[in-house]
Amino acid sequence: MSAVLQLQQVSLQLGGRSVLDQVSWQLPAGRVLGVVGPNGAGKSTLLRVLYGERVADSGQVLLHQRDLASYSRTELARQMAVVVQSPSPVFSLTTEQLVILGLVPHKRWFDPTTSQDRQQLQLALEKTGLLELRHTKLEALSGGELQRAYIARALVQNARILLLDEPTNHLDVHYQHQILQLIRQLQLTVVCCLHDLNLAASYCDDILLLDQGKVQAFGAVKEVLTAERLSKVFQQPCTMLSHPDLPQAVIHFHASPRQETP
Ligand SMILES: Nc1ncnc2c1ncn2[C@@H]1O[C@H](COP(=O)(O)OP(=O)(O)OP(=O)(O)O)[C@@H](O)[C@H]1O
Repeated sequence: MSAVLQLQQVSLQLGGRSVLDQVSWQLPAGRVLGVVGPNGAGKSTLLRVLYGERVADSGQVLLHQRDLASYSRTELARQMAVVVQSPSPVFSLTTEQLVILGLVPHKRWFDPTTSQDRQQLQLALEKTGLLELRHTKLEALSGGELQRAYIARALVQNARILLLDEPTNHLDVHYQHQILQLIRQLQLTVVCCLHDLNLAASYCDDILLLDQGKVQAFGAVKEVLTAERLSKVFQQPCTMLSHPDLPQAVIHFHASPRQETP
């Protein structure tokens, strides 16, 4: 199957340091890719390169086999929706006003809001549990509610590719699962940075493990997330625990064994 997104030997330096180093991978349509790795591994930078906010020093980013740089802003916004890490409130907008901005790439100036637009808005608010907060100003939302409002905007944008930087940041356990379940059900091509490896293992098809800008592993969840590899990359002892009710092992990091004092 041909790739929707493809990176070929992408490298990027920032502040004189290599932040992405010869990164290559490709993702077919409908796959959910989890990008994981320690702090500073280059996860957010990789996402920025994918939505064109940063341009790689070398290598190529292809969207539907075409150079990403050849897409206009509007073309890109029709193809991909982005939710950045810890989005900030746009002051004086209500939840509903933010979410409806997701329609912008599909409309011309002065196009009226149609009943179909309203339906899409209603559905996105429903799915993200924001119906009751639709008229609330963004600055009055909690961190998790604001995160969900940006996810709702991405849903309204109706793009076939979804890029998410830590979408479960600020969310309570219930909404962490709700949002990731929803993202899976949409059957989109998704690239999602996640710190929680158990969430990544539960909801992603493939995993890209980055460390210091380099690809440590890329592939199916079970192949990438092994105790040995995770212990090494995160420099913390890791054990895979089997659970009677779960198809996959639970990833458990623990304290290093204490040194006995003589
Ligand atoms: N504008 C910049 N100038 C210089 N260095 C930068 C810049 N932006 C990011 N970096 C560096 O690039 C590296 C990768 O940053 P990035 O935010 O992509 O990491 P991350 O994997 O998303 O980290 P985290 O898990 O902490 O969010 C870090 O060492 C960071 O300090």
